[in-house]
Amino acid sequence: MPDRLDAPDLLQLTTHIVEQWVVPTFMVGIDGRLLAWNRACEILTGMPAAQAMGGAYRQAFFGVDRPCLAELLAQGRSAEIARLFPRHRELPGPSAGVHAECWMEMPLRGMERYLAIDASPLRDPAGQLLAVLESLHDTTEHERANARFRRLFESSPDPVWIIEGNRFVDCNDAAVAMLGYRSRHELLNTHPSQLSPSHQPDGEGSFEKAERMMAIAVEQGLHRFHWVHQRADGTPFDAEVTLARIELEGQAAIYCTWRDISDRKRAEDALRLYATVFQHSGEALLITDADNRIVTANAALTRDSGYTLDEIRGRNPSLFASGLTPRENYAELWQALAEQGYWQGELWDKRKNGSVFAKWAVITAVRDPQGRVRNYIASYTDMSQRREAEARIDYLAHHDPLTGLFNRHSLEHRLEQALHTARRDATAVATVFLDIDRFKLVNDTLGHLVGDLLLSEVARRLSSTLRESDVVARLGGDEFVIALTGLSRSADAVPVVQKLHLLLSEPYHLAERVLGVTASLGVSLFPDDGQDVQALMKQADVALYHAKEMGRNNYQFFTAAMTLRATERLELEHDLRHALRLSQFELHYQPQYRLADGSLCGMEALLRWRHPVRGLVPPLAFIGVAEESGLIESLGGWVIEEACRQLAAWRACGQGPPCVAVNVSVQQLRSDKLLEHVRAALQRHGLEGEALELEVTESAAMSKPEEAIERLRALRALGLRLALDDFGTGYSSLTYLKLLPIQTLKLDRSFVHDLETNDNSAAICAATLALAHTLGYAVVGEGVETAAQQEFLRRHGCDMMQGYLLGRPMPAAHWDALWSARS
Ligand SMILES: Nc1nc2c(ncn2[C@@H]2O[C@H](COP(=O)(O)O[C@H]3[C@@H](O)[C@H](n4cnc5c(=O)[nH]c(N)nc54)O[C@@H]3COP(=O)(O)O)[C@@H](O)[C@H]2O)c(=O)[nH]1
Repeated sequence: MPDRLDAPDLLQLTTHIVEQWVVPTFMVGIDGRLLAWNRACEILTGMPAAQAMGGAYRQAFFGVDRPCLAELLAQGRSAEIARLFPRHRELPGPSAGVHAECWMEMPLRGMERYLAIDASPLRDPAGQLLAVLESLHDTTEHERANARFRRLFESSPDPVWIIEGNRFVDCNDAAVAMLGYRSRHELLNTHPSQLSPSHQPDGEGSFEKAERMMAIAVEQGLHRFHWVHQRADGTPFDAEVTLARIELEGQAAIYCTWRDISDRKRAEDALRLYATVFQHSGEALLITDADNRIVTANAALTRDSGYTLDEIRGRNPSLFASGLTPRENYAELWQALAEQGYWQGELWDKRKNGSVFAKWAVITAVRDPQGRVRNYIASYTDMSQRREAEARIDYLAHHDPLTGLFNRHSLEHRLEQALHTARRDATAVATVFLDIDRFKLVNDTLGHLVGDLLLSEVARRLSSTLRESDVVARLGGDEFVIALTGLSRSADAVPVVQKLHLLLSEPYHLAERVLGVTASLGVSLFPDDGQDVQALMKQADVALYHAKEMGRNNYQFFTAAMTLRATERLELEHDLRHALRLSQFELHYQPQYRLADGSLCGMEALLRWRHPVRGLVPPLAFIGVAEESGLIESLGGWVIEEACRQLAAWRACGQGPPCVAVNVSVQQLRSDKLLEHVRAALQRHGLEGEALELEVTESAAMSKPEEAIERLRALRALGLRLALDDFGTGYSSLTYLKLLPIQTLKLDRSFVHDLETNDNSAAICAATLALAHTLGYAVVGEGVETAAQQEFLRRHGCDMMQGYLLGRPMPAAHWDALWSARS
């Protein structure tokens, strides 16, 4: 064999090789003539070599005279290669061959074949093109399999993806639609985590988790798991993902499918919720099957019945039956379930421990779409609890919750009935209004707990003393009302009222202390004082008011005169409203002296009303009304202003006491305006704080003591002197007493008045003086009328005194005249 073949030899040798070659191959010269057609070509196309060599070879493939790939390549007809063989590519390497794939008709064989065609140029040693060899590979089956796969891939209703190198390299239209993108090109070459929220519900990052899931799929061949994806608009959805390891054209890949399980998840969540509601429902719930065998029951049912679920599952609910439910009820129940699918009614059941109880049952039949009963659902409410609750509500609607006595509604109803009976039987009824004296003070000083205990004890005493037929009610606070019924005559009420009054004055042993409390009572009588409930209640209230006006701790029967007094009170309030504007008030001054040297240490300013008709009215006749009507604030303001003005006037003449004391009522003390009134008055009249003393009663200071302490401290900060008035009449708590910023205690005149005749009063005076001095307070003895009283106080170290013995309250002019005469 020569080293280098020339062109003819090369062609000849190649022709020979082609003819021997087992792969269908033919060779075309540069002029388009067929140079070789081997046996394998004959078999593939059905065209004998002789026919092909005769020039018909082109029709072996398409039945029409269409150039083959080798011919086009041999003649350099590239444009036609691209048109006739859309799926073609140039082969790598120096040969500049072409690979193409296409369906060919094979008319002589009567069948289509998919061929992979390789066209390779044959060149002489100088590189001159001699011919082109075309070899044919029948890949029909492979191509058909590919096409089937593609069809399946494309037509899958679930999203399908191909993953290579952990990135999506292909997907179907369902995937594009599910994610809400416009085309698959937007999705290709993305990592699965890019189509997901940053983290999965278990907290793992989507990227890390996706990598881990794909690694498992590659290792195990198949992996299925839940995944949260994200649509193009950012909304997440739950998917079940399946990854299957595959090989694609020799490459490792992952076949990935998704199924949107949002609906399933929602259904599962809803089922979980229903199960929780079922389990935790406060109502007992039971589900049976079509044969009425228990399928399940909730916790309330097992708790109420005493059975465990295992003990009742599969059994008939008749195991709960007590035998007390009438048979007809069950018959009615099953008939209603069959006809209406629903029944409700009362059943008498038995718990596991044998106790019988009534329950309200609501039973519903659940049917399948064909109308067959699948289950019965029963819910039960324990009627005994409901009855108890109803009874409790009814009780609360008619009774006072603290004392258990009747409330206003029940009182009116029962009093109405009592009047009806009294009219019929010609008997009498007494309506008694009852208030505990100074109850507010008890509440404020000893606390609400003691207050409540006191009210309960009063209720107990009343209920245990009165007859069953009498009515005892509490209207609120310390207001009690009693209806004494079935009295033969009105006078029969008197001993009962007396008894009640005495009974309520007995000492109270409450919270480890003994309390001395009294009560005031007002009584109206049927038929004498009124004919109906409203009139009788109003008259009893008027009588009670009168009892309080009489100094409390007494009882009063209603009289027509009381109505007159009530009218007078209204007139008084009316006049009082105009008195300030008409300058009808004036101050009288009573001197206070030091016991040690008899020097004048102060004067108390006491209010008087110069009424055009009634003359000089003392303060106790109108202060109460002024307080009740709210006029006290402006009236008290005037007193402070006038007292300051008078002291400044006295000082201007080089006369008068070092300071003036004025009384301040509890309403003034609670008002925000007091501090400003005082500051302005002092400033206006050029007085220092020490020039004014404010007297606050013990009861005013001890009602809301914390608040009083705060306000008194603010007043004290102005330099004012502060005195605790009427000391000994209230319920001062030593704890609070120590905290009050006062300088002086005024020993109440009731003790001073009695100290010569009553050992107790003398002892109280002595003890008060000792206590006050221990706490660092000065003491003013009030109401000193006799030399003996003065002497007693002096002996016990009392600091100051005030009383008729040394001077009555007199107008300023009186003192002016006196001092002028002396000087
Ligand atoms: N909020 C205000 N209350 C005031 C004001 N002015 C008076 N009052 C209150 O009225 C109470 C009665 O006052 P009054 O009728 O003026 O009686 C005072 C004295 O006249 C009386 N007194 C003084 N010495 C004696 C005596 O020897 N015997 C006796 N039987 N009575 C005497 O005491 C009253 C003064 O007491 P006190 O105030 O406790 O020092 C009076 O108690 C005030 O509460 C007012 O402007 N505002």
